[in-house]
Amino acid sequence: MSQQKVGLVGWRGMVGSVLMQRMQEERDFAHIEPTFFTTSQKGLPAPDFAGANAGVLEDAFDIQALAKQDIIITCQGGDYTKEVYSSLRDSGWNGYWIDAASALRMKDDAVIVLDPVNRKEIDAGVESGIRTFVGGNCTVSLMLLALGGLFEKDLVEWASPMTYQAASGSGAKHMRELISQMGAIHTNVQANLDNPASAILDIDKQVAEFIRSDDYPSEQFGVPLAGSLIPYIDSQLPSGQSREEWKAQAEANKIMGLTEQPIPIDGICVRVGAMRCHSQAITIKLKQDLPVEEIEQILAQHNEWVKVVPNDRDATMQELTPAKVTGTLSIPVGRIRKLTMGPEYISAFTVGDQLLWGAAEPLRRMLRIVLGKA
Ligand SMILES: NC(=O)C1=CN([C@@H]2O[C@H](COP(=O)(O)OP(=O)(O)OC[C@H]3O[C@@H](n4cnc5c(N)ncnc54)[C@H](OP(=O)(O)O)[C@@H]3O)[C@@H](O)[C@H]2O)C=CC1
Ligand SMILES: N[C@@H](CC(=O)OP(=O)(O)O)C(=O)O
Repeated sequence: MSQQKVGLVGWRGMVGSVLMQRMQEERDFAHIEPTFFTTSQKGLPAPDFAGANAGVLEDAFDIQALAKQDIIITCQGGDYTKEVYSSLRDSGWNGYWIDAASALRMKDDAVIVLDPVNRKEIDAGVESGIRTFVGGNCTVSLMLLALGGLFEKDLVEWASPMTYQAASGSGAKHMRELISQMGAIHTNVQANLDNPASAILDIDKQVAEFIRSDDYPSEQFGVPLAGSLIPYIDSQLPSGQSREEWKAQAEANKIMGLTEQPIPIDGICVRVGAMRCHSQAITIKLKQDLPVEEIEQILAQHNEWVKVVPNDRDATMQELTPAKVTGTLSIPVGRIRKLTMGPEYISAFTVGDQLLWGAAEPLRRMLRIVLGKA
């Protein structure tokens, strides 16, 4: 049988590069005939990820070239999806569209993919003729992988995630700016810092004045991140929520197939100076009073990536941080304890790489499902 033709769009961006890395590690290219598309470099040589000459880059806006593909995976972003998707479908193309962007997520004829949580919904979608599969918001996917056991057993009355989101969620330029901000602070205060006799309050004052000054690099974020934080992510909605906060309940319930009686999931999303791991402190009201050991067991058994970290100071400091998790598929969840509000109220803290499980990994796994290889 001939291999399926797969068009790759957005492969050299940040999310796309992580996807290409994972596809090489998992030998996904052995099962497909790839064509690489570009919005800006048409005709340049295509990369040799597949281990063979893949020809030249094709125009990502050429509907006829796209329509030759059985499957298209795009990490190019929502603007690209909005520009191309409808024209491609209107042309009669009925292939699989697998997308990292949020543009199509809430459409009735699209499934949000996170197969360790909703493989049944994905399979039912494929079976019923759905051809559009979209990766979820990073924070939502990471929360569901961490707490999947409790949701699966219908134990959650409501959840309130307070997030600590990495710079990578804003894009590559923002990651670079975070490092520039850190370096600029150090450079500005170095002479005082190197002098053991200098007073810490003088150093602090100098830093505060610098991060508020025009010399501090903040072109991308618009305000300081290093030495500060930003308690607003994405656009403003009339509900008072940020769009990132709105996604928690809307997307999580769609992923779990709970559209009739959604579980309330709402909190505040905050950008912090981490590189590419999102963390979340989650308050959960359970439907019943369960012992912590049983809760830990339920969480640990849900999927092969979640890892329960005991609520112990050393274990938490070693295992439950962006520094530990970055670049891995591991989803540690810890700080699980009863809160003083009552026996059904528990806390949890979780960390996950927002470019891996938060973006690229669900897409390559969806490709495998479509190929019948998962
Ligand atoms: N960042 C994130 O955390 C997440 C992002 N997403 C979605 O993925 C989309 C893409 O995000 P992201 O990967 O961060 O975007 P990038 O800005 O890193 O890449 C997007 C595109 O920019 C073009 N580009 C121009 N100059 C360069 C360069 N020097 N290096 C690499 N690419 C370049 C490439 O297109 P071309 O080759 O055609 O020129 C590339 O595909 C987002 O818009 C969002 O919809 C989804 C989940 C998480
Ligand atoms: N908004 C996320 C990243 C992202 O791209 O989300 P979405 O895929 O839902 O647009 C963040 O800033 O951390």
